[in-house]
Amino acid sequence: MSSPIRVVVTGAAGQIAYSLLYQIAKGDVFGADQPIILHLLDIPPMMEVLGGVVMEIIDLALPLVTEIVPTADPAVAFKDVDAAFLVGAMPRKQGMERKDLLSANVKIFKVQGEALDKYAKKTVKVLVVGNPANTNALVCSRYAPSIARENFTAMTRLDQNRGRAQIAERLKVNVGQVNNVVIWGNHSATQVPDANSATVDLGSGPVPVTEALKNDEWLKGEFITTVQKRGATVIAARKMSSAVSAAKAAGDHMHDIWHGTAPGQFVSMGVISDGSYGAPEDVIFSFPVTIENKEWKIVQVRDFSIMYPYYLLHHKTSMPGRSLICI
Ligand SMILES: NC(=O)c1ccc[n+]([C@@H]2O[C@H](COP(=O)([O-])OP(=O)(O)OC[C@H]3O[C@@H](n4cnc5c(N)ncnc54)[C@H](O)[C@@H]3O)[C@@H](O)[C@H]2O)c1
Repeated sequence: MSSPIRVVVTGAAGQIAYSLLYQIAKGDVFGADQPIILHLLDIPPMMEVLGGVVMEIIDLALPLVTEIVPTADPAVAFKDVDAAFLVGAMPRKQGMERKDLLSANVKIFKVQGEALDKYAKKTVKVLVVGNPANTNALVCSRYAPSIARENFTAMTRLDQNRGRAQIAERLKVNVGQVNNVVIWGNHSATQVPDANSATVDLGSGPVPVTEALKNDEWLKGEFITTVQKRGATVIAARKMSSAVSAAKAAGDHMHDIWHGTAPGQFVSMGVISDGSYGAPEDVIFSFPVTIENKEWKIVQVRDFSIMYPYYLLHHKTSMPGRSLICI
């Protein structure tokens, strides 16, 4: 067995963490042989609830968990961590304006960025789940200048998983047969789900989904809006936001950072933009990436001009990059 790594989950008393912690603890994310010291951060009023979560992790009786560190202190939470799941964030409350939501979250992610900068390993991989995820990741990275910007990523994997599942259902195949769905831009209603590069393996290797499905109208219409609105549809039914699927996506995202992407496959995540595909530079923007040795690389799937009809259709603007960075 290797020596334990330290993994912090913020918002540890919340509903996404409740599912995510089990996946991490049983080895789904970092590997079945990788012992973990779990750092759990939440705010002081949630410490009693967090105590209950700790009891449950103990009761899981999972040998990979060698120690649990529950805390409300970022200095303790981020000390020497190898990986960070930043799930906790200020939710948008009724009547709250966008700027109020932003300023509340800037405060949280400033504190956490500074704590990462001061206490975490310089190699730490940071996944931001808490919304607005792209903006929060950027803020966090700005306040952690001693850690490479490339180590901060934002989650659009839930949207990618939703897209794969929609296509698999439509084609009546297993979701494992569908790959390379791209989410451009942001995790919000302004995202652009894109099946142009998606493949399906019908038994003799991957073929384009566009050819297998032969239904461009659906791929350019209902497919996109279904994925864009899926979060709101789940809330309307469940009266709570997506949790187990968000946790699974966070696990998938960090798993791929840790272990790399499979040959011929790419995944979507918010990463610091180098201006590829006409996206604005230096913002966190969701691109298709491949990952090797814990480093991501933006995939150049095709000429950006192919995306124009989508941007024009869904954002009603000829300035695609600008419209995609709004939260
Ligand atoms: N990127 C995505 O695809 C995606 C998908 C679903 C949800 N989300 C977002 O994930 C976040 C968490 O969702 P949830 O359903 O678990 O929410 P939740 O309200 O159940 O839990 C959030 C937890 O964060 C804690 N918290 C708040 N401020 C904190 C701080 N400064 N430090 C540490 N902990 C803090 C809260 O006390 C709470 O326990 C939300 O922002 C949600 O919008 C993102």
